[in-house]
Amino acid sequence: MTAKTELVKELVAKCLRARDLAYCPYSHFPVGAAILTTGGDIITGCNVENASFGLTVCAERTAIQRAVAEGYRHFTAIAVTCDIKDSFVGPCGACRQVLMEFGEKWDVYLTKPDGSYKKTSLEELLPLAFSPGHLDKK
Ligand SMILES: O=c1ccn([C@H]2C[C@H](O)[C@@H](CO)O2)c(=O)[nH]1
Ligand SMILES: [Zn+2]
Repeated sequence: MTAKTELVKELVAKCLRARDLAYCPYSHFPVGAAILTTGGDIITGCNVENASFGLTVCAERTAIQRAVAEGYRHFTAIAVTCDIKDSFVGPCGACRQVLMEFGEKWDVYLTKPDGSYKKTSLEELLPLAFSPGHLDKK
């Protein structure tokens, strides 16, 4: 179910704040994410880079790992943001797949630094996806 506007605004505000906590000394490209659980809780994440560059974890995956570790498995929406002002930027392919693990019905709010956002969905961002259900179908 689509979240109410007030809750979306809170989600967006929290992803912007999460971006400010990004650890990105190599790329200088901060990213923030905030996940809304079906129960109305919000879990945030930022990108966490590493001197061994390939070990970097994106903001979206930081958020989902935190959420699962806190006991949440059912989600309705994620807001993501970076510092790009002139276009709405989506999660990378790896993050799309990781979100898909927890359902295809996510609303995804692509958020600009000024807090304006565009609503899309995981289905739209990852069409013809491989998902956990396929493992039962062989
Ligand atoms: O979906 C994405 C794509 C990139 N990044 C981060 C990883 C890296 O720290 C920086 C530049 O790629 O942005 C994310 O957090 N999420
Ligand atoms: Zn990513």
